[in-house]
Amino acid sequence: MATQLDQILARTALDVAERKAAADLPALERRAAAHQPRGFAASLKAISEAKSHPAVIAELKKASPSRGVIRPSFDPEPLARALEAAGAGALSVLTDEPFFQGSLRNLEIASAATSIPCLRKDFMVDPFQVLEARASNADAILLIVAALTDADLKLLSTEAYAYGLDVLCEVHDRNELDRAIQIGCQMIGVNSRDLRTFVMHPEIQVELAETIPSNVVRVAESGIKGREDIDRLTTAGYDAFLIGETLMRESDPGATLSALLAREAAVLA
Ligand SMILES: O=P(O)(O)OC[C@@H](O)[C@@H](O)c1c[nH]c2ccccc12
Repeated sequence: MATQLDQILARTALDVAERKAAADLPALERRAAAHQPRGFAASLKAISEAKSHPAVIAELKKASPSRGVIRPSFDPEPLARALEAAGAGALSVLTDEPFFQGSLRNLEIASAATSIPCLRKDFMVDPFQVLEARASNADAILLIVAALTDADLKLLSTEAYAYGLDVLCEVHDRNELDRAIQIGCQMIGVNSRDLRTFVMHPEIQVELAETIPSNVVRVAESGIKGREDIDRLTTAGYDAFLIGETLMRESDPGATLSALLAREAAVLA
């Protein structure tokens, strides 16, 4: 039976083929050349090593297939500014349209409005999407190990590095983690949500943490609700924390992020 992830990938392949066929490649290349990538992995590593507050990747996500519409009124520019001002180390911007109501335009706007590095959060299956990512001001892309063969992981990461973009490889089990390590990913994200079923498995993050090499930027993804989660995952060995829904559901995501980052939050919690 086709999993949730299979259905998303099938739709993505069709949409990418359509955009690719209609694309003005020289114009995209010019836009890509106009964006100077800001080191995504290096920024997170520096924040994590400074130890003054956690390195948070704040995610701009209007909706998701598992949660429905999360933030009905969604304006990427003020959102991105507020999250940067609150201390986000980086942004993750959903660009998938059919399932997450995101867009490349949102990425372009969020990145232009801030000076922190931005991740294109999407289902990357074709090198064309890497060009699109940089042309829309991305500094990094996501590669989902469950969605790709080793050959495609290699191809897409090589393409990303050629465009000066960093790569976050997402895994959900030990086998995927082994593949990500084998391929030499510079950042590995352990997603506690299984994208095949959308079921959460929070224990997987702690289970896999110690096997991630320490030269890799270790990112915990999904289901992070409060400072207790960040502190627990820091103890487990994570360098950075990707947080979407907890911020996007709040009327003032900046204030929520500030509170999460303040040391007092942990003491009061
Ligand atoms: O909203 P949350 O539970 O904080 O999760 C954020 C992020 O991890 C999640 O949106 C995500 C993780 N991997 C993905 C792959 C595609 C789309 C979305 C995702």
